[in-house]
Amino acid sequence: MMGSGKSTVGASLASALGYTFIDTDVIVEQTLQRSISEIFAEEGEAYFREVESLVMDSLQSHLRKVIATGGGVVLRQRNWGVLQTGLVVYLRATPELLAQRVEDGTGRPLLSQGTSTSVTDMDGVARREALRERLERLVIEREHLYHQADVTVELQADASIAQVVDMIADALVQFIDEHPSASSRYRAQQC
Ligand SMILES: Nc1ncnc2c1ncn2[C@@H]1O[C@H](COP(=O)(O)OP(=O)(O)O)[C@@H](O)[C@H]1O
Ligand SMILES: O=C(O)C1=C[C@@H](OP(=O)(O)O)[C@@H](O)[C@H](O)C1
Repeated sequence: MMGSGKSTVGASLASALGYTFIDTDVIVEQTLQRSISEIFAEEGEAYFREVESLVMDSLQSHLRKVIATGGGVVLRQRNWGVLQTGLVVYLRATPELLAQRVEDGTGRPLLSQGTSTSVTDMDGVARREALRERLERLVIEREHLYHQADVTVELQADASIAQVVDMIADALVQFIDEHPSASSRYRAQQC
């Protein structure tokens, strides 16, 4: 979900593993030479989702990589075909924590657009509450999809980036231990 730390924690995890880090939002932006906000405003969400899926498809041949996706990648079942060629981690956070992390919602069009009052025009407390409500709605809509992940890491507000990286590593080791058949996916990433 937006603001859970996929990009930040993902880059740190990749660095710890010596893997390549890939952020699908960055690839979409580079491919279209526009920001995510511009793509949503000028082409609409459906177009963004189509390009996001094409970017996901293009990742299948990469090895030894940590991929941070956009939070909405879970919406299309076809994207799961790519996600499940690796091990999928869901960083689960409360809407309160997510609202704190996305700051004023800038750069995340599903939070900053689409209602009569722009969140960027609200004062601090009203803005935080509006963002929390939007994030809560999205979490409720998507929670069943995020739970298709192999592991869920519960984020506490005071867990540092390094601690979250450690929690992900521990959760994946435990998952592989309990699901030996998944180790082929793990080994594929080692090649
Ligand atoms: N464990 C953490 N502790 C403190 N700040 C964090 C942590 N994880 C992420 N952040 C901060 O939260 C914000 C959102 O993180 P980001 O990686 O952009 O999330 P996402 O890619 O999931 O949308 C960034 O400002 C990032 O520095
Ligand atoms: O949850 C979503 O639908 C989206 C999340 C964003 O990525 P982050 O989760 O990295 O913010 C970005 O792909 C786009 O704004 C849509």
